[in-house]
Amino acid sequence: MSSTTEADAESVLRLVTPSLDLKRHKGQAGKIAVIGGCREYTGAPYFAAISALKIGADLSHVFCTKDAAPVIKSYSPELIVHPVLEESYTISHFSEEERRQVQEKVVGEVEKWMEIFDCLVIGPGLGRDPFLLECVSEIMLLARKFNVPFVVDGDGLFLVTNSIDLVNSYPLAVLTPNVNEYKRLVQKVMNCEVDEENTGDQLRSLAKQIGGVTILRKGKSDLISNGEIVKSVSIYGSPRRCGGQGDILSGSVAVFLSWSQQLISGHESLSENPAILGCIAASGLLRKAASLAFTKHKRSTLTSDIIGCLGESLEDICPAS
Ligand SMILES: NC(=O)C1=CN([C@@H]2O[C@H](COP(=O)(O)OP(=O)(O)OC[C@H]3O[C@@H](n4cnc5c(N)ncnc54)[C@H](OP(=O)(O)O)[C@@H]3O)[C@@H](O)[C@H]2O)[C@@H](O)CC1
Ligand SMILES: Nc1ncnc2c1ncn2[C@@H]1O[C@H](COP(=O)(O)OP(=O)(O)OP(=O)(O)O)[C@@H](O)[C@H]1O
Ligand SMILES: [Mg+2]
Repeated sequence: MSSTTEADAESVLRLVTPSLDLKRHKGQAGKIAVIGGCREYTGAPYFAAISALKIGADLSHVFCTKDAAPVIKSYSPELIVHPVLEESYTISHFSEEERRQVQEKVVGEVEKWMEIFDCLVIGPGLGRDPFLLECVSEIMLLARKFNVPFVVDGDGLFLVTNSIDLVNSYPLAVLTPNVNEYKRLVQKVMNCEVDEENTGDQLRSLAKQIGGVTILRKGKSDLISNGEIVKSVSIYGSPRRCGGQGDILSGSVAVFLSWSQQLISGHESLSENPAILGCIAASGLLRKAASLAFTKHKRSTLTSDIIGCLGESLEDICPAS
């Protein structure tokens, strides 16, 4: 029997969104890093990183390949872009030893910054190059060492599905699979097919089997579980399914998770799980912004239109003053 309950996303948004206070300094509202962006995909990391800023984070970094960096920089001067990731084709003539050195350098470039980040988003537009994914595995291990939470999406989920130990039993990991990514996770981890009759129970079992990570299963309703509880967010979104909406979500989860962690660490009486709160808040806000963008743009609604509605949607729920 399923015990999925609908979350009150607006109340969660009000709870976790910090008030704007002149005493706060730059960085206190969140420093986010997106690990993603390669030759093929530059939109996805941009959408995730800019969404984090539009919601209210102070700094948003992108760690991407050298080819992707100038493109992503040209979309926005607001983002801090590090052209540090390498794909196999740039090192095809290298010896094993030289490849190992390149990997060390890539991971070292991210390590320099790791301690300052409140949350990483790993995967939007990352691609599936084997050398690049090896480096990203090391970056995940590093994040775990520093206790930095991370959201795994897109090609990050392709990596994790094939190496589940990377996230296993890390309570600060959030996975945000779409329908395809979820199917692959269920097949790999549970060795069965997706059960559409018992979605909540299956999601809870999956999260439990991965050691209590939080999973946000995207779809008509977004379903969220950490292996214990299952919450849904079903408020009306938009009938447009243009690519990139999942990227907005991953950047948003990172911000709300950071804010929830901050809130909970300052209030011992709050026993809520910050990853669950972050997922509920992000899902609620994205769906509200998608609905507003659709009202304005109808069939021509694009991901950038939804990003343009994030601020107005949050303002409606938590006015700045
Ligand atoms: N504007 C942008 O820059 C956007 C970029 N985006 C970025 O796109 C990436 C993929 O995300 P997505 O959502 O298209 O993945 P999904 O629905 O599982 O795949 C659909 C089908 O394609 C296939 N397939 C995918 N990649 C493959 C590969 N490298 N090589 C071979 N096959 C591949 C896949 O096949 P399968 O995995 O089932 O074998 C499935 O059948 C990810 O980095 C995302 O962030 C999006 O966020 C949108 C906006
Ligand atoms: N059938 C649906 N009906 C209503 N909303 C949906 C539906 N499917 C997805 N969504 C909304 O869109 C958001 C993004 O989900 P989607 O499945 O498009 O992710 P994705 O495939 O990873 O996107 P991206 O193109 O960024 O990779 C979800 O959080 C959800 O709120
Ligand atoms: Mg996606």
